[in-house]
Amino acid sequence: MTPSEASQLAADGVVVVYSITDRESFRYAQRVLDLLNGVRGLPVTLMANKADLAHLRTVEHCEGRALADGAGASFYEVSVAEDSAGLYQAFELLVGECHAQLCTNNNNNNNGLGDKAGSRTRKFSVTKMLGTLIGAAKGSSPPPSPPSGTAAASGQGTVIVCQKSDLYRTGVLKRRHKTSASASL
Ligand SMILES: Nc1nc2c(ncn2[C@@H]2O[C@H](COP(=O)(O)OP(=O)(O)OP(=O)(O)O)[C@@H](O)[C@H]2O)c(=O)[nH]1
Repeated sequence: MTPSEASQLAADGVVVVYSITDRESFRYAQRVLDLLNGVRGLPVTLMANKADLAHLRTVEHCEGRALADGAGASFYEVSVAEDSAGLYQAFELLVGECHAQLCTNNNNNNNGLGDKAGSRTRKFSVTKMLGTLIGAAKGSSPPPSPPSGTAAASGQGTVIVCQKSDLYRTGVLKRRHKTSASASL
């Protein structure tokens, strides 16, 4: 993996695998984790494979653990050949981390850009008298009650929760040429 590949990585999570019998694969894993360190919020799991070949071991368990800790990654020593439980545990944990990260990203988007893109609910305060006038302009009947949960009335006036576009459509707000908006209340 090159630095530019790491920066353009479109992944929800990454599993880096080395063999405990192959020190070169461990060095490669070190380089990859270094590169992934720059990718913020990416769940990473370091997996040391071939745990069943302990007699051929060239990379100690503590070395793998230290590497993972330093990189903020989860660490598992597993044996694909022996179908070890750690293998399933590692993937389950990683999927959970990916899911949590996606939720965090979605929340951040909704609190930022999402607000600009979506239709925003705005509150416009209208005095009782003006509310009556708006009703009179449409006919002689009083203004219709807004749908339940969208308005709160009090003796001081009426607060109507509505979309700004509805106010333009009904003529309560008027657009001026080359200016943002003006209220006709
Ligand atoms: N004993 C043992 N052998 C394994 C294990 N995982 C993979 N192998 C063996 O290692 C060899 C390479 O496995 P591959 O699945 O081809 O993995 P690779 O990443 O292409 O590995 P390399 O060819 O060594 O670079 C195969 O003979 C596998 O059977 C394991 O956990 N234990």
